[in-house]
Amino acid sequence: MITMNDIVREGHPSLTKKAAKVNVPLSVDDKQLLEDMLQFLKNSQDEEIAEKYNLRAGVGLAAPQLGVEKQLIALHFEDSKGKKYSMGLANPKIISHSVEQSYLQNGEGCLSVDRVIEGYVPRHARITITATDINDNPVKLRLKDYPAVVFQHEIDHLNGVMFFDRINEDNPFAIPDNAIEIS
Ligand SMILES: O=CN(O)CCNC(=O)c1cccc(Cl)c1Cl
Ligand code: NI
Repeated sequence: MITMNDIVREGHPSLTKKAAKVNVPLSVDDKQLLEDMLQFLKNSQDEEIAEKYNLRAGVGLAAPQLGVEKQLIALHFEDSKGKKYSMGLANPKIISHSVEQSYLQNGEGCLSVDRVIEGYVPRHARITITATDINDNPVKLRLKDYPAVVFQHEIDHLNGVMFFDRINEDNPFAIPDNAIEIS
């Protein structure tokens, strides 16, 4: 099982490199890694398991956070309306996005960052992504609000971008023009 020991931290080169696209159909190993990443997220959100294995909670995970420079991400969370997102994806790509931006009122955190970094992380408010799922099916998702934020946080990891790279250095709580606050 994946535990915190498997997650690389700030300073590890995998976190600031562009990850490689993976072959489709997915190899047995890539499928297994997506399964293991998804299971980690579920475990991290289970009070007993998280306490037993000292897991920090996460709603998403990207393979570079495990030192694996491949375009693989896993997501496990519900949106504000109770819609569940629980999936492993290969080669996710943002094919279009809104001009409008959004940000989480409470900011963001990262399992590869062992410190609290305050500030708003401006992101595209709405995105359309394509990817391949764990069963080799093509996926096209139109996302907004919290789901759009989480997917962008993960896709950033595949491009070597950390959430704090997007925080305004002069004023971390500067609000981009016509940005939507997500609480
Ligand atoms: O890359 C994934 N992680 O680092 C897992 C830990 N962070 C979170 O679960 C998290 C927390 C707040 C906002 C966002 Cl957008 C995310 Cl993603
Ligand atoms: Ni992260």
